[in-house]
Amino acid sequence: MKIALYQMHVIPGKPEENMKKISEWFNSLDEEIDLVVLPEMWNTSYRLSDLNELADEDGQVIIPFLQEEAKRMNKHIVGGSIAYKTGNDIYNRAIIINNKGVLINTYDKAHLVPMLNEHHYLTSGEKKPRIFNIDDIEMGTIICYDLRFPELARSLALEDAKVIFVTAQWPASRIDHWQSLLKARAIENQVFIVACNTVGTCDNNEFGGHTLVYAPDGTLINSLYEDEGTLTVELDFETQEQIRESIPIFNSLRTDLY
Ligand SMILES: O=C(O)CCC(=O)C(=O)O
Repeated sequence: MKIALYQMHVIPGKPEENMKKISEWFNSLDEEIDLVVLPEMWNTSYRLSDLNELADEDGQVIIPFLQEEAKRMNKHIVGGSIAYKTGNDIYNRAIIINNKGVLINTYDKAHLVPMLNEHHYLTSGEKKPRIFNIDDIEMGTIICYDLRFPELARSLALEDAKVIFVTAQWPASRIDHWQSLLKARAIENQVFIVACNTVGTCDNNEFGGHTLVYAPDGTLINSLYEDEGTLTVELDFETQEQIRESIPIFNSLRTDLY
């Protein structure tokens, strides 16, 4: 499975410009790419106090946009997340669309970030992420700060996820946490961690890039640095089976103790 991740410089507060950027990025991709990954809150960036006006109401604009793009490009889209308004609530919602243009999964970010006062502007998700299946592979996604809570990634691994996507607008000041936590989540769950961050700034926030992919044994398959760009990788699921056979952690789990 060939994957391209967009380490995007999201334009704060400009959903239409960001949609245009994404279409242009899709156009730049090789035909052989099967699946594309976008970052967190790519429609609005962190213009939290303006989300009431900026968030996509019931996904009415962005979901059809991504559905059309998925069909046009014949690619699956792990659509990062968007600011999604429904009634009086605004969620940070992950959107997954397959290459036929079908919306196959959503997940609302469960852990809101206290350092950004996210709970003043967003409603937290109340359900854990669900597994989705693309090309016969079980996958799951979490969003940014969720990464600090290993239970969430573990719950996906226990439901047989082979790939966990982490989409983010992770700050440059804590990029060492980003790399270390992603690597730990890969090793402890023996999954591919496919992690897409942004670059650039939004008001006082500077985002740190380092979009990367870890193999299920924690080997870094590929990484970007601090510039906007595309990371492409190919996932080898046979190697994952070998890693799981050589260190069979799931057979050693002590669910009677924890
Ligand atoms: O956990 C962190 O250090 C950053 C989290 C974050 O910025 C986010 O979830 O948007």
